[in-house]
Amino acid sequence: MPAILTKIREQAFRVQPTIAVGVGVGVALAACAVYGTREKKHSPPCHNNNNYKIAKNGQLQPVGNGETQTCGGRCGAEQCALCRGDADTDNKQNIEDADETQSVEEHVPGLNLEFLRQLVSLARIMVPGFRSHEVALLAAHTVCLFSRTFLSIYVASLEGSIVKHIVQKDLRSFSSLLMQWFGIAIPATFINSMIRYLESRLALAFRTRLVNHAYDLYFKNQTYYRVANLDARIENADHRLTEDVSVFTQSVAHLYSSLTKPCFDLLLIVLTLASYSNKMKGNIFLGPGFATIVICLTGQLLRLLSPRFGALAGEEARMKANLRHVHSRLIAHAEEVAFYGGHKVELGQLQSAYKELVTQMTSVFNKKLWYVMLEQFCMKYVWSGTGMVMLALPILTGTRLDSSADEGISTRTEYMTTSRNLLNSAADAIERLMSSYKEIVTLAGYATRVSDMLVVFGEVARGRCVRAVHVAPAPGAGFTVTFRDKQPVPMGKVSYTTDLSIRLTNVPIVTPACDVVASGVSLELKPGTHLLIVGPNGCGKSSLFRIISGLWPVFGGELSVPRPCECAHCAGEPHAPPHCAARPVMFYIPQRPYMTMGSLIDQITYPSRVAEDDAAAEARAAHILRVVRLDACAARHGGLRAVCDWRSTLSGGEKQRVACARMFYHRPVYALLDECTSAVSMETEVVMYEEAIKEGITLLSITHRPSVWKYHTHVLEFDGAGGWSFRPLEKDGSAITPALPRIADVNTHSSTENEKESISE
Ligand SMILES: Nc1ncnc2c1ncn2[C@@H]1O[C@H](COP(=O)(O)OP(=O)(O)OP(=O)(O)O)[C@@H](O)[C@H]1O
Repeated sequence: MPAILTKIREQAFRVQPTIAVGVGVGVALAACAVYGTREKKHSPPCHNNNNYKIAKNGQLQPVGNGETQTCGGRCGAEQCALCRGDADTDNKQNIEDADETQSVEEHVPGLNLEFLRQLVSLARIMVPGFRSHEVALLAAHTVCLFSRTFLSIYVASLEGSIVKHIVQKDLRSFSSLLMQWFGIAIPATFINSMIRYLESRLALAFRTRLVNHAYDLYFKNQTYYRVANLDARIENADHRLTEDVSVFTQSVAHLYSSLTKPCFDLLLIVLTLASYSNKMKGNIFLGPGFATIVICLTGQLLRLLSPRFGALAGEEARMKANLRHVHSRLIAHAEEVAFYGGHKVELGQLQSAYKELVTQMTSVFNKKLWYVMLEQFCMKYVWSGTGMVMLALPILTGTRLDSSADEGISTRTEYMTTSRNLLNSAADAIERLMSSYKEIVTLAGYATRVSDMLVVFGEVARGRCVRAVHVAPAPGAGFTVTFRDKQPVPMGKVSYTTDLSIRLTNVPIVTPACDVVASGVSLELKPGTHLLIVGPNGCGKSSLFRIISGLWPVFGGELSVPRPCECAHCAGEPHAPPHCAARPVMFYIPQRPYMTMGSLIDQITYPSRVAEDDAAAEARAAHILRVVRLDACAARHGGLRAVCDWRSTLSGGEKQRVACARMFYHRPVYALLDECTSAVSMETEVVMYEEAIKEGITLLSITHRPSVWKYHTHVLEFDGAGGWSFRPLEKDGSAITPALPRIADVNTHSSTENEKESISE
């Protein structure tokens, strides 16, 4: 019996290395088996119409956010089954389209070729070249990971030697080795800490690269505006730019270490143990074969039963973004909600967004509960059992015997301890590699969100927007939008004038949904042509400004605008008097003016900033504040350099005056006034119009107040049914044709109002 035990001990010692070799080979094979076959069914990404599908009834339905946009049977489009009255009949083309979009819908983020493509393109942004800062961080990180592996092997062999000298009762060697063991702890702990530090630095460096790249695209050609208003593919771009990019970069940096370290560990441990095995003349085929089979089988099982973590992560990120969006809406419109007493509706929306997120997270936790259990069972118990079987196999089949008893026992104990430690490390590395699969598919969800965002930003910056549109012309629209791949193609021409004039020749006013609100608008404006724009609500007055300013595309005809200044200062930024002698050509002032962060002078000089010690700019701003009668208000709030939340501090009328002050500060050639004085008292409004004309600013005004009509020389009148007329106004502001009410009649009414106002003031 003792002889058998000795034999078992000897063979056990001999077999340890072969287990490691087997496990190493097995992992490689299992990884191929698991990762190579995952998510083969995959549709190529489609960036065309991928957020909308044409339902069988011919209506466009957005995919994903649960909202349904329909024309309500009013668009009159020929392709629209609802408007044709055959909503229930099967339209072959529409069914095909629906199927096509569904295949796009089936695309699930996961470990597949699409993910690799996305990862490569994102990696090119995150690591722009070999000489970059990120490569240096990666190299340092790799060195640390590599050193950690060497240290692990060294510590394992040191522990083996310590045990050997304990068995030999050699106190001196034991003490010396113990000192070495403590000595090695210092670099080991430093390297561990360094690994975490470099991982965080790497994540931050990657994030900075991605964020800078995304910001470049986001601010190119007004993409921030177009993505929110003209394109429907990205909802909550803010969340993608902040949260998703951050999570993605952290995952990439973490995955680098959680893949690299186990690979180094396995490689070095397998090589070390193989050298032991060679020394011990062990059988290196039996164990590897068995381990390979077991690991392949468990890997396949895990693959088959793994939930789609990538899709789940993407969905969860979308819901988080939605919840944040509802919160920011409430903050932005808190006053309106409070006045309406709309807290119940808002609370309901918040609760439903939160509930949706909780349901999704609970479902992920539930799926993880069973998967982690299975994973642990396979990795901890099945593999340990495999190890035990492999221990037994060579012992039962081996023949090698040692000659010296004492030396043999202590040496074998040393080998046993070393091998056991190394085996533990190898098993840990394998477990981490297998668990990384989960991390990779989760990463795929975030990679898709970040990559899609950059693709959409790029396309939108190049002028390609995708959203639900009315594909066929409405009857009597007078202009037909050209479509390609079911998306509208702007066929209009944009050119530059040299004499500061603005010319529209047959330019239709087409909304982003492809509704033609007015067709063939033709007019010519020169400095000094003050244009009044009137018409019913929704007839396209503001849209005309959007087209002239280049926010909306020109679908037909020709738009000629003054060439923007290309001087060095103005190349990247708007004109501002402190930088450039030239005046800005166009300056838009909306009804609800935008208040930027900063001091009162920052509000007036926006979009320029003046230096802290710019006394001339301060004097100019103070003068303008007196013109718009805001000097008392400024004094009340602490003067020009006072910083506060101006959006909530100033009243509606005061904000409009600040916006007018902005116009006076910049002195543009043309001021696009979109009901920008609707909340300003009539008396002050008149003063501001007079001052603007005195300053040589040409006014293009949308206003419903007849009191300021007299400051205009021409009128553009929309009839709300697609028609328009452009004609001169008489000196007193009355229209030449009777289409507009006679100014004299209106004046009678408004002058009474004026009197009332001045008395009350
Ligand atoms: N981002 C958008 N997407 C789709 N349709 C839009 C968008 N912006 C405006 N529209 C539509 O374009 C049409 C014209 O809008 P516009 O803002 O030019 O009206 P308006 O004449 O200025 O009206 P109001 O006097 O009420 O300000 C409206 O029917 C509006 O619904």
